Amino acid sequence: MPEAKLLLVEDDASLREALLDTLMLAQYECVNVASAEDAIMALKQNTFDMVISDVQMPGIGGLGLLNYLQQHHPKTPMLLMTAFATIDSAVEAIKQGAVDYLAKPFAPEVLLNQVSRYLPLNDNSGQPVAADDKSLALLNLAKRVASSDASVMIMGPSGSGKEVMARYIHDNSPRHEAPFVAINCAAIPENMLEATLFGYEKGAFTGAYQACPGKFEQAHGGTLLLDEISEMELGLQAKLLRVLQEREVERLGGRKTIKLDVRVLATSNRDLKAMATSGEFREDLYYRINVFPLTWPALNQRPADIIPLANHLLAKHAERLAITPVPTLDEAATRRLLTHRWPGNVRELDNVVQRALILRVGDEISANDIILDSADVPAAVEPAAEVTSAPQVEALGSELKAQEHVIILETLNQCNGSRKQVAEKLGISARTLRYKMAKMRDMGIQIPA
Ligand SMILES: Nc1ncnc2c1ncn2[C@@H]1O[C@H](COP(=O)(O)OP(=O)(O)OP(=O)(O)O)[C@@H](O)[C@H]1O
Repeated sequence: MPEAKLLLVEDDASLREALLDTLMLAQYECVNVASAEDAIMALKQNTFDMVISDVQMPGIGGLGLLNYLQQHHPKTPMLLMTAFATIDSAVEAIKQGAVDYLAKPFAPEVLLNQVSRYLPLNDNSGQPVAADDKSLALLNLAKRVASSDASVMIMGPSGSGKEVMARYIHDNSPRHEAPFVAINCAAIPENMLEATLFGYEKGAFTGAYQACPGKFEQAHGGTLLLDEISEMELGLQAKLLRVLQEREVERLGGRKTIKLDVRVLATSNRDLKAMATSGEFREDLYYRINVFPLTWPALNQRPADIIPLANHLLAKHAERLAITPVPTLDEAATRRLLTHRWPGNVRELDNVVQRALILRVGDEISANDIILDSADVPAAVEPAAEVTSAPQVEALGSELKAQEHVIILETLNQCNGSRKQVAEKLGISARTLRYKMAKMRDMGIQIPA
């Protein structure tokens, strides 16, 4: 699931830092500023999926920012944070178009739950692109399974299109007019996943001034995608199994049960069967969600998809960047794409296409514009080519990320590649390490086996 980019606006420096930690730990990309005026500058330079802002700030404040957002970015949701005493102004702001408010102080669970609740879904709703016989047969099968209410387990290597497949199943199911809700079990810190899935009642934690439905309730009548389900810890797996068996959920801090009508889809890029055998994944849960397994082959196993996918991604990004006409691939570029191994699958192809659009001269993409991994990127087009006049904090964020990548690579070296030892040495869970390494791979960083 591609991560979302958030803009955090808070004038209290220590609170801002704490909020930033919570959001970044949950793998959101986050730019933070101290005033509504700085937020407007940031909004002129970047696009954001959501704005989270304090209401009371010197200058034009949160309400002025809301006004600006309504005029210039009406589709970007804004979540407000307010001191309990000034809730009236937050309620007023909701009337003006803010999606919701958080009353301070609030626990990290409350923030993450609200963010995931209002964040617009990735636009994976288009028809999956497929031309290879293997892919066409798989989509045909998926369409047939879609019409039933069976749980589907979608497997395949990272970046192969599992989420696209989940969306396709929902869109072709009788539930297609009801919500499609996705949650990435790897991206949400373990202690917050439960509240996010099952919701909570007023008073369940600090700052839970209002009850919040979980993902299950949000998906009522529709489909819930549990992305990277292998990363859910065993205790929560037991609770999930109970919800699936009893078809009802109880919010954290609540006493009443809520009836559910939700179809569950799950994805994994790990061998869940082997995990069930070794005791890392509950066997009973495995059988419950694995009613119908579907597996995307790696991209290099379905070569006839490569060029249609590249053309689709070219058109998609050209439209976003207002490039017309859509550039075409010349013969040598096509050959280069067809002969690559694509360890990062479609996501890697997506990155290559985006780079090619930056590098190309004129309406054609040549072999020189196809940069296949980070080592090939000429210095002149390293990330600096992106809009960089954003606040210094963003530079610090990427600097910290780069340092983190170096530390992980060095520790992998010291531990001769043992993931277990690396996680122990760095004081993070094996699950967090796996997630971070997957993100590094997506960025084109080569991880030693
Ligand atoms: N068949 C397809 N047609 C169109 N776009 C695709 C297709 N397959 C993948 N993509 C695009 O490639 C990217 C990666 O796909 P997706 O997120 O579905 O992969 P994934 O297997 O769920 O990855 P991960 O295991 O890392 O979560 C997305 O931007 C998606 O839109």
